[in-house]
Amino acid sequence: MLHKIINLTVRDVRFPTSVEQHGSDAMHTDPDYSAAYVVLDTDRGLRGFGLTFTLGKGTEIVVCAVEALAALVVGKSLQEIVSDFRGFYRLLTSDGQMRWLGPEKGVTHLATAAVLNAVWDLWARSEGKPLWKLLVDMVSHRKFRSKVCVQDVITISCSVCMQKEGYPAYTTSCAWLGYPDQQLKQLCTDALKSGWTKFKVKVGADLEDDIRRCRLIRQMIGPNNTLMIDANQRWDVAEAISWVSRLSEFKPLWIEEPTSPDDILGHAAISKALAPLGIGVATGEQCHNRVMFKQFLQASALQFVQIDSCRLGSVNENLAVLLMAHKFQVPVCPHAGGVGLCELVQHLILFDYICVSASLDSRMCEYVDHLHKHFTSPVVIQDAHYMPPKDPGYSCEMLEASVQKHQYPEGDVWKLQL
Ligand SMILES: C[C@H](O)[C@@H](O)CC(=O)C(=O)O
Ligand SMILES: [Mg+2]
Repeated sequence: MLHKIINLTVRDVRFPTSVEQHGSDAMHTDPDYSAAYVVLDTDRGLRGFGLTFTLGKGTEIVVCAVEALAALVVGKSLQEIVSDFRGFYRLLTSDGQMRWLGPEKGVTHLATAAVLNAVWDLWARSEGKPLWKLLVDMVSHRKFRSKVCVQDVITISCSVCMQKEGYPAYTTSCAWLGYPDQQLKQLCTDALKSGWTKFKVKVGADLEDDIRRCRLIRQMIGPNNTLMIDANQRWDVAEAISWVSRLSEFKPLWIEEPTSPDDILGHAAISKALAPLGIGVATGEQCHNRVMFKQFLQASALQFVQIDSCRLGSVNENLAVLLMAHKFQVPVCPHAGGVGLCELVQHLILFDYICVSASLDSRMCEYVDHLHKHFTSPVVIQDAHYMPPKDPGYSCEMLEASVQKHQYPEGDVWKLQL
């Protein structure tokens, strides 16, 4: 634990996913999946790896914000940080010179996530455990004190179940908005063959297109598999209600991000209007902090909590949201995909199941089939389930060759594109 952090580097790593329309939705029509990728060096040689997910040019700004936070991290020992992790979290989020940019939202919060993800990775590596196990052991050894009592639901059987069967996942890879119908069909056929039973479709740009695409997917997957739809904030409240009502014949389980991610009462109105149709509201990938989640939960404005390992202030803030979701009995179905989000969030959802919810009812974690090959410990999916990671850390170390190749603008991939 006496690892002293002696250096922080951050790099702008981008993947040209927009070329083939991977990741496209009604609001992000040309997304280049990117990461501000952080490496912490310590005096004993152990390293911590973290990242935050972003898109394209925005990465430049996040990189600057991480650089601005570096001085608060370098020089500290891991012991010093984790013995008062709350204080360290506050140091990063309440720095007098930078707090005005947030607080706890936007670019500085994405940067905070990148740095703290690297610290958690370092901690888990120093203990020789995958992060989810570090968290589970902390609860078992009662290192967490929480107002929401979770200890009574910790069961060894939950852990054993995960090792055997893994955590259920759904796929978003078949139906990005920019994919032509033929591609949708082919991807759906392949996914069904590989055991996928839950599918998310992008909607929101054009109603007639949505009707055609949802009909096609519903026909492909049949009446018993699960369909979700995601509008990525495209509508206002009234429009969301009428648009989704038109899509209700395809029996979506949820509509994701129907309107502005900050409009809590708008989400509440949409939830209320769609409840009789059996459609819930899911949101969270752009819900910028625990206070927002608190109010979404208090206002019954969502029926599925989509935590995000990089939007919130790392593990610290995600744990608070998991506990609140448990208190309100709202299932957590994390946002993943992007670059590295699946690798990261699998740890949090395993912890949620083993130590907090002990339930798989209405619960599943997003999966997107892109960019995993760039990680040293990529996610393992078996029969549409996330299998618990075994390697020490938080699973977000990237292969150095991949980083060099995709670093913007000097990497080979970008030299060819620019
Ligand atoms: C821009 C991203 O691809 C976004 O569409 C992801 C998303 O909404 C999701 O995975 O859900
Ligand atoms: Mg989404």
